[in-house]
Amino acid sequence: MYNYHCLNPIAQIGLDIFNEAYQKTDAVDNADAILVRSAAMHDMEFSTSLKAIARAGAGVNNIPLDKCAEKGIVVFNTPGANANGVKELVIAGMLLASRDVIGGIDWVKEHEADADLAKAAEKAKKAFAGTEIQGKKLGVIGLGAIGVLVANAAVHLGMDVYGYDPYVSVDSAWKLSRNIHHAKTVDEIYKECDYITIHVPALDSTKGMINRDAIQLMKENVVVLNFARDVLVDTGAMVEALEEGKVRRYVTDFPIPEIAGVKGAIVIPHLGASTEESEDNCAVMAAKELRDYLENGNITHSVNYPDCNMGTKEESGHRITILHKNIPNMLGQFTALLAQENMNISQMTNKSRKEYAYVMIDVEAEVTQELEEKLNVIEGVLKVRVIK
Ligand SMILES: NC(=O)C1=CN([C@@H]2O[C@H](COP(=O)(O)OP(=O)(O)OC[C@H]3O[C@@H](n4cnc5c(N)ncnc54)[C@H](O)[C@@H]3O)[C@@H](O)[C@H]2O)C=CC1
Ligand SMILES: O=C(O)CCC(=O)C(=O)O
Repeated sequence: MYNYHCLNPIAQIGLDIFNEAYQKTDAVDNADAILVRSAAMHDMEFSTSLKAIARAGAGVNNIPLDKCAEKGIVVFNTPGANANGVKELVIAGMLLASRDVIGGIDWVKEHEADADLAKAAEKAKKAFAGTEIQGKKLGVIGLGAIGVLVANAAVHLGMDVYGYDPYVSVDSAWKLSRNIHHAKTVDEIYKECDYITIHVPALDSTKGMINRDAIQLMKENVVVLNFARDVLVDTGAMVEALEEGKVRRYVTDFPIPEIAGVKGAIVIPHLGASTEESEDNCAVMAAKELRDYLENGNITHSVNYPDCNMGTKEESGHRITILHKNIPNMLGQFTALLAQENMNISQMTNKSRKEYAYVMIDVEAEVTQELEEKLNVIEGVLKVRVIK
């Protein structure tokens, strides 16, 4: 029986993936697996029973990835599963920044009791007029799952789209419309574009990317959209730029006190992925990843260990999985121990990713507790599991 704990509400369709071999627990310390959305996990202590964490979403900056790796906890995310939800809200954000729909709706609410509302509206509406996005230049920073969808959708809306991503994956590059200009530097995006939207992960290298210097390079009246993470933008610099009128609108999905209420800021309560479809997609993908890892040891879409797949575990025989440091002679030590026990290896695979590695070994005989313990105490071994 496996126990799983949800740190945030997770769509039921995903939880339904867990069969009778699973039970939901309120006690996080008993959990074999945790499902999480945006809950902050950096200060959490992890029990030895915890084997995996699945982030039902893309961004994993709420999870201490290295600490988990050191404890032999595999962290997964669900790449692309909520990308369409975010794309649609980014398009809405561009439109809200261009047309004062919010101001207009507020005006109607304030005047709802006016018997001559329609006539009054015709007079008042010039205050809420805007511009169109067709023909304007959009810069997309980060051409991953979300950036590609935003860029392609904007082309269909008649925008002139520039994309910047020095690490773009082959998959993303294939999906990108051929009408998108390839910006070779991020400064090109800052200098050229009327709308700039950022879709990169929050990393040490990207934090504060949109700072005073970046804003300085931007066109007057630029619109900046941030549906990625608050820390990517220097909020102080953005507030100043809004106050000076350099930035016309800052649309952000991250409500922090420093920006909420600032004139020109459109602040959304982190709704990018809050659609039925995105929540379902993420929950289903996360639950499938967890099941495959717990039952077969397969790793798909991990963000701290290598992906590794040896198919479904045979009914007969045992599968040994070992999370370990990526250092020399680990495999030699594992196979030597199995040889000492006279065990035949029917299948084996090993993958590494930076400082960490993973080995899966199928054996035909019963793996004793004693052998498991001997494997566990090898220097550099982080977690051993025997799947029976
Ligand atoms: N508002 C919301 O509800 C949501 C926000 N997000 C945020 O959006 C981010 C992006 O999501 P996805 O597109 O799904 O991720 P992704 O991993 O598919 O794409 C990220 C892209 O950023 C690129 N990149 C990395 N560093 C860069 C740099 N310095 N300059 C330019 N490009 C760079 C990568 O090469 C990659 O192509 C997530 O990390 C998350 O923080 C994601 C989903 C929902
Ligand atoms: O789960 C959510 O609503 C947040 C989604 C998100 O920010 C992400 O997937 O990175």
